[in-house]
Amino acid sequence: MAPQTRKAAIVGGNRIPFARANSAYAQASNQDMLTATLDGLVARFGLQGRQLGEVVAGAVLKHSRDFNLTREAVLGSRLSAATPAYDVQQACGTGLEAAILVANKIALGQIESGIAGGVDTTSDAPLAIHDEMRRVLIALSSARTLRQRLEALAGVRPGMFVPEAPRNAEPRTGLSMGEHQAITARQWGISREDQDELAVRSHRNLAAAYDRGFFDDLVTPYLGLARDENLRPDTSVEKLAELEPVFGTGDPDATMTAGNSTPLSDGASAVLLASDEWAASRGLPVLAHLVDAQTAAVDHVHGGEGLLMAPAYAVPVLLARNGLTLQDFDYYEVHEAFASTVLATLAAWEDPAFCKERLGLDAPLGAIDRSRLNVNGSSLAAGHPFAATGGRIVASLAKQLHEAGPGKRGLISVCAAGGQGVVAVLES
Ligand SMILES: CC(=O)CC(=O)SCCNC(=O)CCNC(=O)[C@H](O)C(C)(C)COP(=O)(O)OP(=O)(O)OC[C@H]1O[C@@H](n2cnc3c(N)ncnc32)[C@H](O)[C@@H]1OP(=O)(O)O
Repeated sequence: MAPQTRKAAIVGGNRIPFARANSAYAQASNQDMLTATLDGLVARFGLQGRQLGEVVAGAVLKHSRDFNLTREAVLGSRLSAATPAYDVQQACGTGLEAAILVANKIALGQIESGIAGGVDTTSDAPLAIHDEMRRVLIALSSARTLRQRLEALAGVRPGMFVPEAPRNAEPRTGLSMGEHQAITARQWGISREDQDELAVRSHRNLAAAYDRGFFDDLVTPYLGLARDENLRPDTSVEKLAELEPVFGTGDPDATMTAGNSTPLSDGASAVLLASDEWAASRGLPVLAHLVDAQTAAVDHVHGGEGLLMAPAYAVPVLLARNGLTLQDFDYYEVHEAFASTVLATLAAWEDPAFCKERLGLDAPLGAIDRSRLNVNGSSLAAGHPFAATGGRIVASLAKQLHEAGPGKRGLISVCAAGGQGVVAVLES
């Protein structure tokens, strides 16, 4: 018998303000931030002591001791300890992927409620000991005699004391996300002016959303921060124009700066999903439903495709399955990994050759109404604690759709390291 499905409701979200790396949350761990974020959601929706179907979250940068970070965060929170919890990892798509997993289980009737989230800290990044030193220590721990111990220690060299830090780089190319994106920006001819304009709009939209109280029930102050630390309401195209390029600097016309790239950030987010019945029986709101989702991957190693271009491939699959066009949305949330990531994705959808040759479409997907893009700000202004970004976007878009009224539709597009992308449709 085919499983009966239903659409998962998004009840609400919570996040802590995002901090810049090595700043307000420098002393906080992933577990601290995720636990605080869960507890904010628990308080908001009266979930103290409640057993939920599942909590699914993750972090891109994790200490080895955090083998199931999400479960530990649940145990540290005021949710019932009988709530199952586990980690997922899909780079910057983690938070959205977690929401999709929870939504799918709700859709299949396997659970009635769940929380999806994500957390990351670049301040408390895990350092690993040198690989050869690790082997020495393993040999030492299994040595039985003094001679075996001395033999193991004889292999130690000074260079082995240098720790290995996680690199913001692709394992198969050695290039950072920014260097990869600089190649894409050049391929698509994305101008510095357009990138800076998009960045300024992100700051203005985020500041305006805070000012109108949009985040009052989405963001809980934490460790002295009430708003995202990276937010600069007074930034301008003129100020951004003064910044030196930081990626692709081998090119005299390099365009990517600290102002049109996301900063390294710390933070956490969580979203409460449920069946309509579960929400109604507790008198809780339904902001929107998660209607459908899609992932895609591109070959950024040998295939000549941009590392962060996979959402461009995922969206047409999602549109076709749902009988929609790219213009059938009231709001678009395209994660601003870099301003040029957003602009290259939009350019790809407008480009007849790309849509025909790469996406196999008869006609381009076309342009979107850019006044409907990232209307409450996005990662360039808020910051981008990798795994936390998806939850920020799902909660903000659901609330935006709810405010706009019934029957509104939003598209989420999140690029991820490894040449992957996660996209989803929400409807109020
Ligand atoms: C991971 C996935 O799966 C997918 C993805 O999302 S990919 C994206 C992943 N994220 C990244 O790769 C992070 C990329 N960012 C970085 O590496 C760093 O933030 C960076 C190299 C871009 C900049 O680092 P930095 O130099 O420490 O930045 P920062 O000191 O904040 O800014 C440099 C200058 O620009 C200025 N500036 C930055 N933003 C500004 C703004 N909006 N307005 C005005 N000035 C600004 C700062 O004030 C600073 O000026 P001073 O030197 O005079 O103080």
